[in-house]
Amino acid sequence: MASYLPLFLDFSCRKVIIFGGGAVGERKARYFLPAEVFVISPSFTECLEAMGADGLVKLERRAVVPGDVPGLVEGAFLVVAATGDAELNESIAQAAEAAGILANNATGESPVVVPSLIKKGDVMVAISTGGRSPALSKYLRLKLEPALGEDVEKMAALQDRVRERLKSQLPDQKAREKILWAILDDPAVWDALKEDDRALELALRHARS
Ligand SMILES: C[C@@]1(CC(=O)O)c2cc3[nH]c(cc4nc(cc5[nH]c(cc(n2)[C@H]1CCC(=O)O)[C@@](C)(CC(=O)O)[C@@H]5CCC(=O)O)C(CC(=O)O)=C4CCC(=O)O)c(CCC(=O)O)c3CC(=O)O
Ligand SMILES: NC(=O)C1=CN([C@@H]2O[C@H](COP(=O)(O)OP(=O)(O)OC[C@H]3O[C@@H](n4cnc5c(N)ncnc54)[C@H](O)[C@@H]3O)[C@@H](O)[C@H]2O)C=CC1
Repeated sequence: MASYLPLFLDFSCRKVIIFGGGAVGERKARYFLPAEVFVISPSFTECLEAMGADGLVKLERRAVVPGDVPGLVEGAFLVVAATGDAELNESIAQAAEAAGILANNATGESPVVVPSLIKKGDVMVAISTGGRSPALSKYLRLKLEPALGEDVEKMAALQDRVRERLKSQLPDQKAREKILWAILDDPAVWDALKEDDRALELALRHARS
């Protein structure tokens, strides 16, 4: 029985290899775009072809057999098995794991699960059902997405600015924490977020009081 836990990993400069260029391979390719993404498949969706032409992903046109996999996954941080063949996906995931590489299997029990993602700038909410109902993950994303507006992104930027200032001015971590929470709890700061300077001015009043 798997015991999944979420983590946020830096994918810039990582290599992600996706097997299968169908609708699922395309969705996973978009998800991992900050990485260097390779898609290996005998055919690709129109969108993947366009992403390949734009240089966003690298496409390799070939039908893979299990024996090819160890040679193809060398240097990858993560492998995604998203072909239409569940047995092939299982052997791709197993070969990747045997090589110490993280593996996502789109058609079976998967060591790595891709969540539904709500992303507002640097603020992210990842949703998973531990593989039990991907449709519920998507449903919850669609329900929760409108509740997270642009203001969370602006609040993250404001907190970042104030935190950096406080770190150089106030050595007591507990005192800094109290101020950052006072800012979060102040509706006037949230209201002022559309005007960056005014929100910062109101936030800094908490640092002075
Ligand atoms: C285990 C996991 C492994 C992984 O792929 O990482 C997995 C596995 C499988 N999904 C299948 C089907 C569907 N997947 C979706 C949608 C998403 N699937 C995603 C993730 C995951 N899917 C991981 C678990 C996530 C979790 O823990 O909740 C999302 C969240 C992320 C993404 O893929 O980007 C993305 C929503 C993105 C968004 O927010 O939009 C829909 C809904 C729809 O399309 O409307 C359906 C149709 C409904 C259905 O069939 O359930 C099948 C085929 C089952 C079959 O053949 O019957 C398998 C294989 C199996 O279960 O054996
Ligand atoms: N995990 C998830 O989020 C979801 C998974 N699925 C499952 O994922 C699988 C793929 O779904 P789709 O992309 O919609 O299917 P699809 O049939 O559109 O795409 C499959 C892709 O795999 C490629 N392929 C076939 N043989 C290959 C080989 N030997 N080597 C490399 N690539 C090969 C095909 O050329 C095609 O591009 C299906 O089995 C489906 O049930 C479906 C929905 C969501």
